[in-house]
Amino acid sequence: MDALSYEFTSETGKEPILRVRDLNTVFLTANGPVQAVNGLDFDLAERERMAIIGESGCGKSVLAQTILKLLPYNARVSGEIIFHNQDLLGTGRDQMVKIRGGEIGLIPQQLSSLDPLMKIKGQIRKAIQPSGGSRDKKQLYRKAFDLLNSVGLDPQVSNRYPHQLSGGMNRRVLVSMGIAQNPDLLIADEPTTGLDTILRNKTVKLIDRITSGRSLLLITHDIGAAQICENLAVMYAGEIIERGPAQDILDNPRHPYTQGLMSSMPSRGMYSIPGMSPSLIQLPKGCRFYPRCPYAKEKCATHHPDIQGENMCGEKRELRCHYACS
Ligand SMILES: Nc1ncnc2c1ncn2[C@@H]1O[C@H](COP(=O)(O)OP(=O)(O)OP(=O)(O)O)[C@@H](O)[C@H]1O
Ligand code: NI
Repeated sequence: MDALSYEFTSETGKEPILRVRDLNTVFLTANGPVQAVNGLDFDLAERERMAIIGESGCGKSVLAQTILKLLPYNARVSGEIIFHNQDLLGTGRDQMVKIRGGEIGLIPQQLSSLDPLMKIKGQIRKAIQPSGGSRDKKQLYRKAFDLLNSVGLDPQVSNRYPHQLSGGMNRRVLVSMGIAQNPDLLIADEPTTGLDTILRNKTVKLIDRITSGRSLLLITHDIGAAQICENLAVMYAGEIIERGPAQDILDNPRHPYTQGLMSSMPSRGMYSIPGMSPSLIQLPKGCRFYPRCPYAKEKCATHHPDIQGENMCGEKRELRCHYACS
């Protein structure tokens, strides 16, 4: 099969492929409830690519795990996740196994997601056909070779174990596994982490190529990588604080946190934001960014801002800030 046959070719639908409403994920811990994801609302259209950026610990991976129902036992979720008109939070385990990988592909954040004791070909085979099944073995391996080809890896790699490959090669293996069943939606969690500049650039191009015409949630610290997406959501302490067209936000960030994040890019001077993200166990009463915000006023300390949009400050933009347009 031609590698290009993995490109997705659905019709653009009017209904969003993914609808998230008032999504909350809390972890019950000995120190108290950790509010990892708070009141998230967004739609992802068919073929839309949206990047999610934000500092470490702001809830990006927990969002991905919540959508895919991969959370540990101490997690409690409320809200609504509608994917292709199916209510994922109400979906049973067996159906979720089919959706995971089949309709929603995941490129996980951790390289340790690869099984160190299994050759790459076995792992890709499992990604193509997770429940075993009777598919012809030769056909499965041919598909695995095609997948490796499509991510720029020599099919010889299939006979190796993960420890015999470089970090960049293992990342590509994970990318190939994420698209193994040609999912409608791909969730890529930090796919460029730990790569040198050359490999990072190659991986960004690869993700761009394999997701053109597909829906993508790209979780990343890499603001450059986020530019392959049309839209961008910025998360801070479990909440979306700014969302809109990626290029507009990169050119003209409105939320003081997004402005700080942009200034911390090497190309923009690497000015880090003073202070630290709040504890997700003891969140500030008012705006969560208030203790670090250079423009904070009295109201910010006492009133938690709602997210407002879609057209804030005369632009296609959602913002969670009392004074973002001033
Ligand atoms: N099982 C768990 N129990 C308790 N807290 C958890 C659990 N899993 C995640 N958390 C907390 O949830 C918060 C969000 O974590 P998450 O992994 O989503 O961050 P992230 O934005 O993906 O960060 P990074 O960029 O470092 O990957 C963190 O404070 C984390 O400690
Ligand atoms: Ni993460």
